[in-house]
Amino acid sequence: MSKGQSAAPEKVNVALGERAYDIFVGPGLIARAADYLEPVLRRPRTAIITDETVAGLHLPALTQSLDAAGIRHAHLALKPGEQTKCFAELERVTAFLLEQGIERSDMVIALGGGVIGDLTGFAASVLRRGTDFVQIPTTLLSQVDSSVGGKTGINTPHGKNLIGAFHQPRLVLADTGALATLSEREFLAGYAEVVKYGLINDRDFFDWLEANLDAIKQGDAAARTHAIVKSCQAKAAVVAEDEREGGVRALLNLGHTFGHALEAATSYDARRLVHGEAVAIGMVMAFEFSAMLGLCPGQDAGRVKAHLKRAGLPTALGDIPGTLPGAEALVGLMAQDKKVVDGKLTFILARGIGKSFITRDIDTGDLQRFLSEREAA
Ligand SMILES: NC(=O)c1ccc[n+]([C@@H]2O[C@H](COP(=O)([O-])OP(=O)(O)OC[C@H]3O[C@@H](n4cnc5c(N)ncnc54)[C@H](O)[C@@H]3O)[C@@H](O)[C@H]2O)c1
Ligand SMILES: O=C(O)C(=O)C[C@@H](O)[C@H](O)[C@H](O)COP(=O)(O)O
Ligand SMILES: [Zn+2]
Repeated sequence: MSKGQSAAPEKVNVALGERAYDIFVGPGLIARAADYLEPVLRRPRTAIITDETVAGLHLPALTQSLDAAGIRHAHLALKPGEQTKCFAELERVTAFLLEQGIERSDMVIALGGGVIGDLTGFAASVLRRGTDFVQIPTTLLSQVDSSVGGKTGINTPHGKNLIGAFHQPRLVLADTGALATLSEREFLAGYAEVVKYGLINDRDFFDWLEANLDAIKQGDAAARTHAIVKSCQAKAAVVAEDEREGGVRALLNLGHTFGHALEAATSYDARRLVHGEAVAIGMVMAFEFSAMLGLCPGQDAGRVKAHLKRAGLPTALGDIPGTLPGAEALVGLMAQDKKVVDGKLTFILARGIGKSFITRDIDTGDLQRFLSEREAA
């Protein structure tokens, strides 16, 4: 394997027995992708699913690397955006893969953000009842979260990610150089999921993020790599313990019960709200709700909101452009959450920063009151 003069990337392993895989994090990985792919390819051919924006920016580096290694490839570039995570595009992707003659032993590559990763991973999971895939995440969000852990799927009019499968990738290549072309808004959306790991169970990491926010935003390579590697390690540890969300993995859903309802309420329209922004608002709500119930010090809830606000993220319902449905309708949307058991909502609440926990012990009246107060604010 020839990796030229570049420094070795960081490596995080997702310890899942026979389905274990490595996440590599570092600059220039797309241009050297073939070096990492060759050990997992069974024959020298692949199909790449990407979106039109990413295709224009990062596909040439990938195809040049594949060409140099004699790996045949075809690609399909989809419209960018959350609305692409749907049945119609799933049909398009699977039809493309079949037309290309992708066999069960072949490898499919997802090159792009979480939308492409989730959709491609799901397509791979059903293609010929299960085909291997590799994640090459190009957004901060996909590098710290969606490319890791094997949750794949699409949205439906009923709600977020309601159709999908657990299907682990064989390899993740997180090229930190790809972040240079990302818009500030999309970078910050990914930052919300980074903050999530501190809020779940790592107060020291949250302290570090508070101290290093400016360096991360300004593109300091060491600070960004540290934040990405810490996030991948945190996610890998949870996934290794509870791959299919029977228990502790639900903690990774901090902010998402509120957030997914807001995404559905805004019709997955990126002009109004993107996933990471919904999670930022959702995490503030989870902390404020915890504080309202007397579970969490108000000071911690304030600190969470202040940090996300300083980062430049939306933190309240009023930050979402346009009108939102009322509290009752939002609770209705939350009822579609996959964590619902016997019709009861499951929430990730917190006793403080780094002290999140899972609970079903939530009174709908308290929730309605909490949401109505936020609506009015
Ligand atoms: N599977 C999981 O565990 C998991 C975890 C978190 C989020 N998600 C899902 O991920 C999705 C959000 O992912 P996302 O935030 O990456 O959104 P995305 O995939 O829509 O990408 C955001 C935008 O950035 C553009 N883009 C991507 N890479 C770029 C680059 N390097 N330079 C310039 N532009 C680039 C895309 O074209 C798109 O317009 C949501 O659907 C969410 O539900 C899944
Ligand atoms: O990997 C997980 O588990 C997560 O919950 C990560 C979340 O950031 C991600 O948005 C996930 O897709 C949400 O999962 P869902 O099961 O609520 O759809
Ligand atoms: Zn998320």
